[in-house]
Amino acid sequence: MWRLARCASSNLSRSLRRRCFYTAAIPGPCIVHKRGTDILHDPWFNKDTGFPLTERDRLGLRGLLPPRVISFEHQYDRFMESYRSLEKNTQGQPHGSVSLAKWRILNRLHDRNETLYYRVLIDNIKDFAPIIYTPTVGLVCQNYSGLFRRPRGMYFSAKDKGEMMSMIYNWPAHQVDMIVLTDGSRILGLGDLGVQGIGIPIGKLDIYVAAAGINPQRILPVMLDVGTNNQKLLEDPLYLGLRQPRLEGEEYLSIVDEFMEAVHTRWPKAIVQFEDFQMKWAFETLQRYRKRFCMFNDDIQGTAGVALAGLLGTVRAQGQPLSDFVNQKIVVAGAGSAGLGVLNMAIEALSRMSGNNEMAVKNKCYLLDKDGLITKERKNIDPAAAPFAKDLKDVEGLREGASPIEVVKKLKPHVLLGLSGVGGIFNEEVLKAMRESDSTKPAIFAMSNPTMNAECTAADAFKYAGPNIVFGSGSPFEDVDLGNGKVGHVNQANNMYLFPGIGLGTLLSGAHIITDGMLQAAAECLASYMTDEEIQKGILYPSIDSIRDITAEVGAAVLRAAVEEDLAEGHGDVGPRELKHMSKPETVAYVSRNMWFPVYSPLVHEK
Ligand SMILES: NC(=O)C1=CN([C@@H]2O[C@H](COP(=O)(O)OP(=O)(O)OC[C@H]3O[C@@H](n4cnc5c(N)ncnc54)[C@H](O)[C@@H]3O)[C@@H](O)[C@H]2O)C=CC1
Ligand SMILES: CC(=O)C(=O)O
Ligand SMILES: [Mg+2]
Repeated sequence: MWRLARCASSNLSRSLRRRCFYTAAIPGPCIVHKRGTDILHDPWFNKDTGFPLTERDRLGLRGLLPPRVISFEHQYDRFMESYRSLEKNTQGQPHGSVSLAKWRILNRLHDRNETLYYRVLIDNIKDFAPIIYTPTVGLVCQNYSGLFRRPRGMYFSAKDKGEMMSMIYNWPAHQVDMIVLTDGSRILGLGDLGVQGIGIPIGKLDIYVAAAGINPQRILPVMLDVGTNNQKLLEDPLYLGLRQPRLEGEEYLSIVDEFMEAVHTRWPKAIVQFEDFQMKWAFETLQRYRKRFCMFNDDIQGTAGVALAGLLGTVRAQGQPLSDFVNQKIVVAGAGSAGLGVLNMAIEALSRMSGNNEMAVKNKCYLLDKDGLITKERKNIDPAAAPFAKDLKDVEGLREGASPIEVVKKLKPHVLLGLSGVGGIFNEEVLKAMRESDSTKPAIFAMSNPTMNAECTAADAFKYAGPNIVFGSGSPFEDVDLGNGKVGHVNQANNMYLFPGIGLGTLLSGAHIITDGMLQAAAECLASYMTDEEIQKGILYPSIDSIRDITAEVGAAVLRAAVEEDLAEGHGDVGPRELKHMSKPETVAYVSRNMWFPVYSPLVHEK
């Protein structure tokens, strides 16, 4: 049964815990096996002008840097100053080129000095997330071959068949905790971007470091390049990936199998997050690997939890008890990995609430794809979508393939949720029709990314559907001024609220698989995080500024679920017995304590 108990620690302690992040993680010395310029060129260890003189002596750096030692805080201020002057100097220029310029300045720092990079990222996550993550990361992927300067992460291609087991040992880190893997076949709503999709694992792992405090020396972004079906890229002389059509069938799976075996052999405890795979492979690989490896699919499972938390928040915003969720009519536009993941999880939750009456619940959920409403009349229906196909007699007045406007006008849904990847399909007419919703506070979630692919903008949603709506979007929008001092709140309904906690909680639990129970615990935790007061204002998720706080809570919920399922084998010095005996608040504190925080560690050279 769904609970809505507050998470282990109350709002009151949020700022207190945040302060702890800044003081708890005083680092011990860090062993390096290199000296001199090799250190200056290694972003894991480089401190630029911040190397103290004694360290310069010890590491053979004397004379390789200007003499003055600049403190970390001063370096931070200098970077932020140059970032702010970039902002000022590019005012009025086209948005895309300004965003790319901001990405470049951040990326240069990332390439040079990771400690400083992650510190500015953590402290300014609200400003920088839209640059290193959606929406700018989409633009970066589209232009990746031209932007490419230095490699980041690993690239396994169809040409590497038979070699992956040895290739994996080319990665310089002894330990890897978190891998984000893509084959580039469905990058955000931008389609097949081939090898250029590597920007997504890089951006997701930046969020892992910022939100979950995964040590950046233990992350690995991976591109599996099995070709591309994007003709434009195949013809682009700058394209850096394999110039061949995508592998299909067994040939494709054998590449993914080989990669998974190689990773598991070198780092048996590493967690692999599958990201932005086209639907057929997203579902197939999830089923294929989830019982054998520690992995999950973020688009199917992470998104589902965030959407479900949003849907439950919507019920609360209406002033209804959670049990009223079963009465909500939910229309989902987009029958891909994300849309189906959301419906499957919502139905599971709903049917638990209504005494496992799955059929009754399914009747309240409606699914549309590019050909409109999916009914049993549909020819060649995708097997994954088939369970949601409507019997025409149950949707009187609607036809097979009915358009969004027909569906909304007829059904007057409580929730209209977009995961179609198509910008603007919730147009003025559709949004105006939502004014007639059966709900007092209809919910509109335009969850597709990046911004131009969102089903509608925040401003249009409030303008046409009215001020009473609850609004969520996958990419950020500004809150909307509704006049008379009223604000239309924008919620960033993005899986970034869950995947970092799923990864961190699993890692610290030492579980060797990620179960539905662990994912459900993550969603429940997010759903219960906000106070009634916040929810009444239409605020369904915490501010991105406090993403470490929510990630600590989600991580703890995942860890405790693993303990309850007897899957927790422990991590480092903390064994399963200790995990079992931790109270809820102790688990949250344990998770917080294990978050890496960027400060310069004293470097000690060892041959
Ligand atoms: N906010 C978030 O956290 C997340 C957002 N997404 C976004 O969701 C979108 C879809 O992702 P996937 O499901 O993985 O893609 P997908 O390619 O598997 O599915 C897209 C679905 O949309 C349908 N569609 C296309 N045009 C449509 C239209 N005009 N009306 C209704 N449906 C239409 C397609 O038929 C297909 O069923 C992407 O833009 C992605 O960025 C995905 C995961 C997380
Ligand atoms: C957010 C995300 O995972 C996506 O748009 O695919
Ligand atoms: Mg994704």
